[in-house]
Amino acid sequence: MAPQGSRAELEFGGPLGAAALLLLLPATMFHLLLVARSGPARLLGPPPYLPELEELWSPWALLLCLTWLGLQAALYLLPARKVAEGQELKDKSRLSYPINGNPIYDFFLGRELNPRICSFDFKYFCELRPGLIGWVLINLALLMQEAELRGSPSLAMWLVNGFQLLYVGDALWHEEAVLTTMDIIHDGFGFMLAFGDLAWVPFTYSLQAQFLLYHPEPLGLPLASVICLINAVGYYIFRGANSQKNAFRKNPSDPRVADLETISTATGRRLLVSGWWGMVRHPNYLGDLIMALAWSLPCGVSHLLPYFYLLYFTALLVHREARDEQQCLRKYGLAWHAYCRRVPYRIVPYIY
Ligand SMILES: NC(=O)C1=CN([C@@H]2O[C@H](COP(=O)(O)OP(=O)(O)OC[C@H]3O[C@@H](n4cnc5c(N)ncnc54)[C@H](OP(=O)(O)O)[C@@H]3O)[C@@H](O)[C@H]2O)C=CC1
Ligand SMILES: CC(C)CCC[C@@H](C)[C@H]1CC=C2C3=C(CC[C@@]21C)[C@@]1(C)CC[C@H](O)C(C)(C)[C@@H]1CC3
Repeated sequence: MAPQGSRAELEFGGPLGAAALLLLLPATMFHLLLVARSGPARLLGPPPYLPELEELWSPWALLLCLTWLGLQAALYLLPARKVAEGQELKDKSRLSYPINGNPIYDFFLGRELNPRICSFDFKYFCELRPGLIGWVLINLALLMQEAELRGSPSLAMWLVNGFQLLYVGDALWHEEAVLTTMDIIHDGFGFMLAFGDLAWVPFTYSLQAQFLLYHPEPLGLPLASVICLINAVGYYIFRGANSQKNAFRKNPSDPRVADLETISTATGRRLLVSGWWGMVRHPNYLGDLIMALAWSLPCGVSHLLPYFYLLYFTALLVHREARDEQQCLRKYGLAWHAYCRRVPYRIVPYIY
């Protein structure tokens, strides 16, 4: 296994890719927010206007952000909580800190894997609470603003709020499962996760609700029911696949997974080859993508903007799947090849 610091294979296009993303991500976020508020809401092309510098700076907004983070940090530090044991980290034996001359890359991906002060784990804290709960609060504020503006929230706004509340509620309910994600085990805590968790998630994941406030979309009950069904199917696959793997990793003899077919690997860990994980190699991504579609559909089909999340998320998951594939190949070698032969499709059966 390559040590964390050796950087033999650089990801995200190396320092150049990281430098481009450092500029592109904040610019994209601002662009999307400006476009969502403009009449034509045109995703492609220049932003409708550029705000004055004073518009971008407000001591109250800064105070609000700091208070929000402070409140979340205080709740996180409450002594009455369950303490869960994490997965074995990539750098299980010892840490090494070579100086490698790639400051931009390191700034983007992070040098420290799990920075902590005492028991306060910055990455774990940021991954879930402030951004995800912030996303729900922004959605709720937009719903209330719509009620103020038009007398009551629209059905489309209710659906978007409900679906995304379910997603965030699910993440918080299954909080312990975050410990097995590549963000915690493999990625450092750099710009990507800090900006991703604290800014990108609350502000771009709430784009559909932002769009609906400025571009009301009439939605009839029959179509709303179909969209609910799509979200339910997505959630069923997402939750089923994640729970199956988590139960199996925790205890392979758990009666819920004991009957599933598996293959052994040289590491002693086994891989599921039936059930959800026998359908495609990333069934949880498939469910997540179906839900992403259901979150955009209430906004109609007149604009591309509400589908930004679906497009971004498809790219993110295709890239993430490729990264996970590399890591699994390194971990499991021949056994991973055997799994790929047995389950040839990555995310969408018979397509990809
Ligand atoms: N909304 C969002 O913005 C995002 C959401 N997500 C969601 O987060 C969730 C977690 O995703 P992610 O962290 O990428 O990874 P996964 O939960 O898909 O975990 C991948 C790991 O699972 C294990 N694994 C793979 N195949 C098998 C198998 N057949 N049997 C048993 N174990 C297997 C391997 O680790 P090992 O063998 O070491 O256990 C592999 O590294 C997903 O539902 C995804 O959709 C992810 C990114 C962004
Ligand atoms: C800014 C970049 C373009 C991308 C940054 C990526 C991050 C926003 C995402 C990387 C993995 C994530 C996960 C979730 C949220 C988005 C980020 C941080 C997650 C917490 C969402 C809720 C899910 O139930 C989950 C499985 C807990 C997710 C874990 C991965």
